[in-house]
Amino acid sequence: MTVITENLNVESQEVLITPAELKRRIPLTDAAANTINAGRVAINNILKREDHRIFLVVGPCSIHDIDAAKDYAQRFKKLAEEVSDTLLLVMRVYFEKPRTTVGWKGLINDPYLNDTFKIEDGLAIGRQLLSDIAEMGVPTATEALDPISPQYMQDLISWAAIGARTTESQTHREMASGLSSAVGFKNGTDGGLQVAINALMSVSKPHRFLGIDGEGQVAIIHTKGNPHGHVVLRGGSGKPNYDSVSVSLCEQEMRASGLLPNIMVDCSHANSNKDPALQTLVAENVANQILEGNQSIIGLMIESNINFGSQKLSSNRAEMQYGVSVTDGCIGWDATEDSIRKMHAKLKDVLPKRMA
Ligand SMILES: O=C[C@H](O)[C@H](O)COP(=O)(O)O
Ligand SMILES: C=C(OP(=O)(O)O)C(=O)O
Repeated sequence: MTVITENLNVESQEVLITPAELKRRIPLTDAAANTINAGRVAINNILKREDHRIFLVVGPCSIHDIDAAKDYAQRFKKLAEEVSDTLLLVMRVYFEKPRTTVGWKGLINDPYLNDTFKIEDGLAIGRQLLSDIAEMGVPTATEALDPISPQYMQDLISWAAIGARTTESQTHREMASGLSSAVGFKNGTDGGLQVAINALMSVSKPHRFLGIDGEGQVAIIHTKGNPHGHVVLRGGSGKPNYDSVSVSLCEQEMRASGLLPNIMVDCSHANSNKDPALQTLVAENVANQILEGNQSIIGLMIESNINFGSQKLSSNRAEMQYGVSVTDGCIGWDATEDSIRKMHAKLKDVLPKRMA
């Protein structure tokens, strides 16, 4: 008898809805497409220094409650309009969480927060939310973690991140080379910058790799290369890298590799020692660097929710606090507004001159 040599650790497989079918069920509306495109064009222009503003990717560490996400988006829209002459606000709508070991992997993987892993529902719930937020006029940002999921929703994304745990991954660099939005590569979890610089050199080039097409058919994907890559400094190994010396070293290393120094600072993660309250201090420091003449910082990231902190995840929604993160701790809405308004006041006269 032939010894079985495959799928020994696979329990079962399910066929999933195709990207094309999900898009038929939840189509891209004209209003949503206009929002997403306007967000992409503005971000690309900021990266090319053709728009004097900086862009801020702000929002929950992860989305777990659709009503709270829409509530957040409503508040966000008003603030975005208020500061739009100086700051382009893009809402963090993160559905996929990379875990250090194990844990809830986000709304797509387990939308009902109860280990039922209804991934097909997760994709539909996620796509519908992105569509609803875009229809409100708010551009969205997400982490591109699973190499297949962009086929289901990248048409509704204005900016993508490749996370600290996957920046060095060839699979993610290949995928990012075909994304239609700008993409930020985080430095490694150990603080290493070279992995992000190498990623930028890879992502701008064409690649050939295995993927799926809109009909779910396995395909060889031929990409053109993504010209809108940049670095995201998030600190690492317990040390921050948002300070002016770290930013200047990053600029030097990017230039030495022939790259235009385009740097986003992530105010969270190791830059705030995972203490959400410290994020506003990081944001203030970064705004001061721009005030003092920095030319390379093109954006910031802030993890923000309706209410401060984090909570344990529960499958019983009644036990959970409204608008509080179930992954990393976030600042609350009041602190978010306050921090962004202060940044706006500080930078509104300075950023137009940065272009001159
Ligand atoms: O931003 C989110 C988290 O930092 C990331 O997903 C890792 O989380 P974990 O260390 O709790 O697994
Ligand atoms: C996981 C995240 O960040 P990092 O990859 O920097 O840990 C995140 O921004 O949600």
